Amino acid sequence: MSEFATERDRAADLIFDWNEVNRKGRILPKNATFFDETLRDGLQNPSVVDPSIDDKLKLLFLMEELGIHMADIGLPGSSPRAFEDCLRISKELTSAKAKLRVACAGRTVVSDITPMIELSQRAGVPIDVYAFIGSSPIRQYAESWDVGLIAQRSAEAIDIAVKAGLEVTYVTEDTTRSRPDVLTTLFRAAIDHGASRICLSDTVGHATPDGVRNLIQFTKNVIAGTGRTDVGIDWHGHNDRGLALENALWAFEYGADRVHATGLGVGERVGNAPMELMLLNLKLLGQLDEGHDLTKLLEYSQLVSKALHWGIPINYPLVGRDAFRTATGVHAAAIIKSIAKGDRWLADRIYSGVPAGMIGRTQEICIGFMSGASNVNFWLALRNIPSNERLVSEILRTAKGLDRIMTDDEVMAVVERVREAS
Ligand SMILES: CC(=O)SCCNC(=O)CCNC(=O)[C@H](O)C(C)(C)COP(=O)(O)OP(=O)(O)OC[C@H]1O[C@@H](n2cnc3c(N)ncnc32)[C@H](O)[C@@H]1OP(=O)(O)O
Repeated sequence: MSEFATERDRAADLIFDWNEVNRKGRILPKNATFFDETLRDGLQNPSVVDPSIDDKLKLLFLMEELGIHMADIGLPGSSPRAFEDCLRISKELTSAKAKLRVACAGRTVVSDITPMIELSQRAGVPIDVYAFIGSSPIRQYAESWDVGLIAQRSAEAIDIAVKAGLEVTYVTEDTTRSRPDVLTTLFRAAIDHGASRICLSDTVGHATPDGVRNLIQFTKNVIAGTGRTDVGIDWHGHNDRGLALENALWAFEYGADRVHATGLGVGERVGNAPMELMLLNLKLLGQLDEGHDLTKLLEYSQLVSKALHWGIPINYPLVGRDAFRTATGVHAAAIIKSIAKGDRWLADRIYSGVPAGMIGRTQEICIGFMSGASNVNFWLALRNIPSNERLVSEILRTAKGLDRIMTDDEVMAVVERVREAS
C-alpha cells in the first residue's frame, strides 16, 4: 500500500472504473432518508414468522447503527395484538432515546388512523402516519371506487392525523399504473389537507427505471404547482420484475428523498428493494458518509433471516454462503497470490466486485473439480499441513473425480492416506 497515498489513489491506479465514465448521477440528495419496511411490508410475506418483540427491537437498533433513518413498525389498527406490539416497541425506542423515527401504516380510514394517534400519545413519541389507498384504474375497478370517493376518504384520514399533530405521508397504492389526472387530483387534495409527503408506490413491481423517472418528474411538477417547496417524495418499490433495487437507486437520482427497502428484500410476494444491497451500492458509489456502519450489514441480514425464519439463498450478494467463496482454480490462484503478498485490499478486490472486508467477511477457498494446485496448497497451508507434489496431485485427482466440492473430511482422508503410504 506504500506507493499510494490513499486507498482512493490505489483504486484509481489499479482499477479502471467504467461506472464512473460520464456518470450522470446516482447522487444521493443531501436530505436523503432510508426507510426500513422489514417490520411492515416484510411481515406481509406469507412465508415469514412474526418475530418476537425482542428480535424486532434488536433489528430496529441495528437499523439505527446502519444509519437508517426511519422504520415502519406495523399496522396498529389491524388487531389488538398489533397495537400492543407497536406500543411496546415505541415505548422501548423512546426510553432508549433512539434516533430512529417510527412510522406506522394504515388505510385512509378513521379506524386505522386513530390507533396511530393513541399510540403516539401513549408512547410519547411522534408517529409518522403512512396512510394508503389504491389509486390505479384496476384497483378502482376491483373496489368499485371513484376518484371522488378516494379523495374524500383520503382527506378525512389526513385531517384527523394532521389535527393530532402527526406527520402524514399520503401513499397512493399502485401509483405506477395510475392515471396522471387522478394522481394530480389526489396529490393536490392530500397536500391541501396537510400531507407533508407523497409516497409513490410500485405496489405490484411494474416499474422500470424509465417509469420511475417519469413518475417522479411528474410528481415534482404537481408539487411545484401547489406552490409548496416542503413536500417530500417517497419511493416504495417491489421486485416482481427483478428491478426493485435498480429502481430504488434511480429513485434517489430522479428526486425521491426517501426510499423504502427491507432486509434481504423480504416482503409481499417476491419482496421489495433489499436494504443491505441499496446501502452497499450507495457506499460503493461513494454516496454514504461515515454515519453508516456497513460492518453491521452482516448482523442485520442474519438477524432478519433468523427472526423472520427467512432463508438466505446461497448465491445472495454480501451475505450468501458463496458470496466470497470460490473453488475455481484461476480465481483462487489470483486471490491466493494477493494474500501471499500480505495484501488484504487486493485479495478482497481481485475477484469480487464487493470487498469482503467492507462487511467483515473474508475470501474463502475450497477444493473441487474446477480447482488447481493453488487451491490445494492454500487449503493445506491454512491448516499447517506440509505440502508436497504427491499430496497435491492426489487431492486434485480425487477432487476432479467428484461432481461437487470436497468436504474438509474428504480432503483430510486423502492427507491421511498419502501420509500412511509414504
Ligand atoms: C400498502 C399495502 O401494502 S396494503 C396492505 C396493508 N396490510 C395489510 O392489509 C395487512 C393487515 N391487514 C389486516 O389485518 C386486515 O386486512 C385489516 C384489519 C386491515 C382489514 O380487515 P377486514 O376489515 O376484515 O377487511 P379485509 O382485509 O377483508 O379487506 C380489506 C378492506 O379494506 C378496504 N380498504 C382497503 N384500503 C382502503 C382504504 N384506503 N380506504 C377504505 N377502505 C379500504 C377494502 O376495500 C376492503 O374492504 P371491504 O371489507 O369492505 O371489502
